[in-house]
Amino acid sequence: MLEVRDLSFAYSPTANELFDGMSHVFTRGSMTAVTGPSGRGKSTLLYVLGLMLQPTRGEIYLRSEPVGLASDRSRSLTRARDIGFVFQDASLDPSRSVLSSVIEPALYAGRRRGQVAQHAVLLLEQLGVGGRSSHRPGQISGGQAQRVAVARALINDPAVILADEPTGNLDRDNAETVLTALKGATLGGRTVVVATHDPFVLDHADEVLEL
Ligand SMILES: Nc1ncnc2c1ncn2[C@@H]1O[C@H](COP(=O)(O)OP(=O)(O)OP(=O)(O)O)[C@@H](O)[C@H]1O
Repeated sequence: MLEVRDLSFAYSPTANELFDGMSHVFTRGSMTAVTGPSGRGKSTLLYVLGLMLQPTRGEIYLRSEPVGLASDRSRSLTRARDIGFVFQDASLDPSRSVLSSVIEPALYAGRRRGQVAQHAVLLLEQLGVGGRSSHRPGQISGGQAQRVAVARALINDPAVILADEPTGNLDRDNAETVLTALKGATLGGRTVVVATHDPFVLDHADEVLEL
């Protein structure tokens, strides 16, 4: 489903090379936790898998198609259609309602609000934050915001979800809810990749990739 072959990345010609020619298959329908010491490149790997950074060497394959070295436009399209992101601090726009935040990535993917609003409401309900649709991010808890971020990542029904320390700022109960939501996202064959130091997430991952 999602695969890297001979992958290396450096931020500049003089910077250290990360990943050292790594090859790995991120299995369909499973959650892989990427872990390892600080600075080893966990976040960077998510940016590379998310087609925001291009490999210095090697390639990324999505459904067996090479995607990592494609043009900016092609990578943007792949990203909008096939990849959902969840960041550590939810990164919700403070000026938008929760519902509007969830709908926004669908608009980038070329769909209209009316086509996706019902799906967005359903996702928020499934994640236990249906009652928060009209709230702003400042009016909900960190755990609720992170569940909204998961709903936002799922709105385009992406093949891949990439999450960077999604439980980093959460207490155990909220971490559990977010983890359950991410594991639920693997049902139906999605590939979920989580960069994390959290032993709780590592314990519950289907696979662990140590950098
Ligand atoms: N935008 C950037 N420009 C240049 N170097 C960067 C940039 N972002 C990260 N780096 C460097 O790349 C290396 C990998 O960083 P990255 O944040 O991916 O590591 P990490 O394993 O996620 O670390 P942490 O566990 O501390 O979050 C580090 O040496 C970091 O300093």
